[in-house]
Amino acid sequence: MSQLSDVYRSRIHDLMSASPLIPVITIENPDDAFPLCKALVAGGIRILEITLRTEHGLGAIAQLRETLPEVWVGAGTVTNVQQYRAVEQAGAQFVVTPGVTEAILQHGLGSDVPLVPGIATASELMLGYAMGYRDFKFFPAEVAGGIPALKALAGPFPDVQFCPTGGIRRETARQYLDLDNVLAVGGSWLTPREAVRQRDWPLISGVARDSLAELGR
Ligand SMILES: O=C(O)C(=O)C[C@H](O)[C@H](O)COP(=O)(O)O
Repeated sequence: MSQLSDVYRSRIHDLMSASPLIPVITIENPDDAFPLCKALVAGGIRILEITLRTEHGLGAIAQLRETLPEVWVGAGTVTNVQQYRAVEQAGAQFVVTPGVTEAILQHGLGSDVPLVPGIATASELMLGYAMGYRDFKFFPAEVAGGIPALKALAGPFPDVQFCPTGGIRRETARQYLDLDNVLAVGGSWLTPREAVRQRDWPLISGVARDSLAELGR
């Protein structure tokens, strides 16, 4: 079985260390992509995860790479190799998946675009670990056991770091980030749906700024 190189592994680690908060962004209206993400960046966010949950995700990734070159732009909700290839083409700088398949993990080994695989169990983690992955998304964080689960995983896997996502709120982000094996947390609370609908970009910047300030960042 091929293995993830040390260089590749350190790139994933750098990326997950770039910002303690990773907004999980779903673009309902393509005109929103730039102003919404610019508002997040104005609030201090340095990494953007654009999901493929809508048909606008791919186009938004390409657009944001051009217009916001100062931040990391990646793809979320990648569930198969075909989508992985499509986001590579669109210019994504990282890929996040909600779960793992052997095919996706294998593709990540050979791709220039680093993969943060999603796991919810020790068995899924071990599949990625055997290939050299050491940084994972923990999804769906709250219902998969939350903070106690992450503490338990630190026992058998002391060299693994996580980005928990799914059910994390502004009020609970800090408790997750206080764990030694958590580098960053992801969530959609940074892009409140109603504020996006109303195109209230100052409010979005404010939520990002306040959320980071509460973490002392
Ligand atoms: O779409 C994906 O790729 C996912 O894996 C799911 C998202 O990361 C979570 O749905 C975000 O969680 P919330 O902050 O609870 O909304």
